[in-house]
Amino acid sequence: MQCGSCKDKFTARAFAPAHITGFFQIHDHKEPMKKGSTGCGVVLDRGVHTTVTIGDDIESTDIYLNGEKVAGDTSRAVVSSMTEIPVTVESTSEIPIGCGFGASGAGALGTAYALDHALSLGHTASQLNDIAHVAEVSNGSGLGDVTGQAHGGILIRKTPGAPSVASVDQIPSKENDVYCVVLGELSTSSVLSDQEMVNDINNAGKEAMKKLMQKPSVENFMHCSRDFTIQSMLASEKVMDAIEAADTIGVTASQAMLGNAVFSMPSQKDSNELENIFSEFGTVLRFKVRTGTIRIN
Ligand SMILES: Nc1ncnc2c1ncn2[C@@H]1O[C@H](COP(=O)(O)OP(=O)(O)O)[C@@H](O)[C@H]1O
Ligand SMILES: CC(C)(COP(=O)(O)O)[C@@H](O)C(=O)O
Repeated sequence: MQCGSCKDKFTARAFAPAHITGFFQIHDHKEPMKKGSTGCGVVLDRGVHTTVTIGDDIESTDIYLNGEKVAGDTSRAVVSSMTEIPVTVESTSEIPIGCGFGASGAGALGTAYALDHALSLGHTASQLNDIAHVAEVSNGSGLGDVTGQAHGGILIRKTPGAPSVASVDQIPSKENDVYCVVLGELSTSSVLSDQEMVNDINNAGKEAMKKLMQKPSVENFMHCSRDFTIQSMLASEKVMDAIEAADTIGVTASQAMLGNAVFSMPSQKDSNELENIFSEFGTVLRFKVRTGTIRIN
């Protein structure tokens, strides 16, 4: 599509949704296509909008996030794996950054789809999903988000790897409400590079997956995620306080991995009460489960 105000510029836009992981197990591999995580997470109806611009006056690749220039290593890796042409990548996020909502994966997917469209590169959706996954795992900014985001819904990642490689399934669900409260940031790469944390995550993640597959329902997904949060010892005191506050009204809440945030999928009758409880800890964000794949705008 051609830029309205300037003849020699091309822009394209894409949207990719947020993904909250409930629990996961890390699977390292020297080949990024096979590296990733198994586990289960929920894809949300809001995410990251990305615009890619190409033009004669663009001399270097720059990445902007919410109007500010950032290193944007994951999105940058997407660009360099697709073209040598300098581009401007502008992402606007509807979700918190660095809080376990998979913003880096969403930015990578949006960059891949928009760039493919702007340059008419002719990749398939599956190829673009894989490009985003490779950029994400190579930068340590995530493992399974892109696979979740590429498929949508409440996604079970049964085997690790890029979207075209991983064996996946879904927990059948309506467009349930997802309530979240953000308590602070947690750097994904710092957790993933800590071997002790990795061991705890993997033990807890294996157990959670076994329990989920015995009863793959939304309720059990929340229970398995909560057990994982406790066993993996990733939760801050504030996260545990919010989870325990939800318990007092009989609602299961859990940590959004890997972030300092809490999420829950309450039944309609409990949602107002949960919203009140969460609001004591911070601003409550309300989403819906999103089914469906990435879209070009
Ligand atoms: N859409 C995006 N575009 C560019 N950089 C991003 C984007 N999303 C996240 N980042 C960068 O990634 C880092 C946070 O990554 P991470 O801890 O994996 O967060 P998240 O849980 O949101 O994926 C920050 O340095 C942030 O600037
Ligand atoms: C949990 C995480 C390793 C990181 O998620 P985020 O912080 O949202 O990038 C995710 O990619 C996963 O594999 O499930």
